[in-house]
Amino acid sequence: MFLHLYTNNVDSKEHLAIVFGNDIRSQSLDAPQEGETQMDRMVRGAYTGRLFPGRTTSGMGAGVARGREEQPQVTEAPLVRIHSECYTGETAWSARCDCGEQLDEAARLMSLPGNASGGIIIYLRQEGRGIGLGEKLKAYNLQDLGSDTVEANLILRHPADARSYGLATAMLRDLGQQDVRLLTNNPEKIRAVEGPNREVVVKERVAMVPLSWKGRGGFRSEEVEGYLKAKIEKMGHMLDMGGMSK
Ligand SMILES: Nc1nc2c(ncn2[C@@H]2O[C@H](COP(=O)(O)OP(=O)(O)OP(=O)(O)O)[C@@H](O)[C@H]2O)c(=O)[nH]1
Repeated sequence: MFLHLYTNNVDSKEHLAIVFGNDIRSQSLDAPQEGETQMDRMVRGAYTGRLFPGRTTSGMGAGVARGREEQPQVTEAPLVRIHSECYTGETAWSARCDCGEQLDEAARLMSLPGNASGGIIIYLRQEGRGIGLGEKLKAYNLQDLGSDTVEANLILRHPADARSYGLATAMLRDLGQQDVRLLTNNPEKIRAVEGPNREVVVKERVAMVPLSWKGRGGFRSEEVEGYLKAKIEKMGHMLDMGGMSK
């Protein structure tokens, strides 16, 4: 498993890839940099296998456990989750959305022993569906005043969803992936990440069903149900409303 932080020339933010398994590598991370030592490479994350006290080389050599060569050949596309930043959901476990739960569940599925193809969480810094935290908090107040999540964005003169996924497409290509199994219910996310020339191909969509709908923990709240209802009814999310409280 490794983490790789991407900078870019589209926005001033750092976007993160969390990579599960030993077979997925990043071209930009692994590329040699002029004048760097083996220690430099290990410190900046350009190594294979695991670090341990006394390791002297970033590549696979004697004494470096679990190399690529020892892994079974993987033929299935990796699981991918494209996650958008949600400060309230991930840090405060706000009852208004299921973002924290989705991030945890994606990581859990990717690290299951039966998942030989590994996984990638692309963590995009697109807080509040791209409108930013301050505007999302205003949207919350509008929701308390009776609007749903889409209406609240529109009242604030934002699009219903202001996100883009070009950076996710580029990150997946850097990670050597064309075919992916995408964890999402959002049809727009699938279209957008594939890119105009299908640089990435969603071979399979894997549904993200709220854990509480499956009787596997999670939480229920009036707000989160309203949030999911607006996604289904207004944004075409592929979720069966039958799972909601009656
Ligand atoms: N504007 C706005 N953004 C919200 C609200 N609640 C959560 N978000 C943001 O919605 C984003 C989470 O969306 P995702 O988890 O990617 O979900 P999705 O694209 O809708 O669909 P899935 O992939 O099916 O989960 C994060 O950026 C959250 O900050 C809200 O009430 N208003």
